[in-house]
Amino acid sequence: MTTAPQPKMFPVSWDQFHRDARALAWRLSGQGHWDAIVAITRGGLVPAAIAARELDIRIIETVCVASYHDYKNQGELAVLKTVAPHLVELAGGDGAGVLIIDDLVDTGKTARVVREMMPKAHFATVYAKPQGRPMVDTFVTEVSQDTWIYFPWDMGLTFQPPIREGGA
Ligand SMILES: O=P(O)(O)OC[C@H]1O[C@H](OP(=O)(O)OP(=O)(O)O)[C@H](O)[C@@H]1O
Ligand code: HPA
Ligand SMILES: [Mg+2]
Repeated sequence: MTTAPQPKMFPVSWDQFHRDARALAWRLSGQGHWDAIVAITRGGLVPAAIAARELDIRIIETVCVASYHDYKNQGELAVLKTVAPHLVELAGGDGAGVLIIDDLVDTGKTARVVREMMPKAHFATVYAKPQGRPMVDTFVTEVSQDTWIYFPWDMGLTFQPPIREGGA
């Protein structure tokens, strides 16, 4: 499946991502206590590390999902690794006491699949688009559906041509 055209760009620096992920941890800190984090790879690994540090959570598990196989185009969603049985037992089989973290929710497809694995878990993302927003319990910043978020790990510094030479 090819997503709708996304003319708006939302580039996020490492600094801003750190601030936003910390803001997510602040919001979460007022909402309860969690025994473990499940990070949705790969994008959820970075905010999960920041939240784990802020909330003093030391049990970190992954669920490995791929859905955007090439840049901006969503393909078949593939669950490459589920949650370890040990963690499922720890969470009473339904995700109670577990915090699921991802970088963003877009269509909500990834979130839906992971939520089904742990229905009682708390689902948190740093960014949310309107279509996926109902799938998330806590997030920090909402962007419009036609915005593409550029994460710092996907970008690098490049030369900008001077404005008079046609640069923007
Ligand atoms: O709400 P959705 O439409 O399902 O999209 C959101 C998901 O898409 C991205 O992951 P992606 O599959 O690109 O893998 P990655 O985290 O390894 O980059 C992002 O990190 C979310 O996990
Ligand atoms: O806006 C986005 N940015 C980066 N990865 C994504 N995966 C789904 N939507 C996005
Ligand atoms: Mg992802």
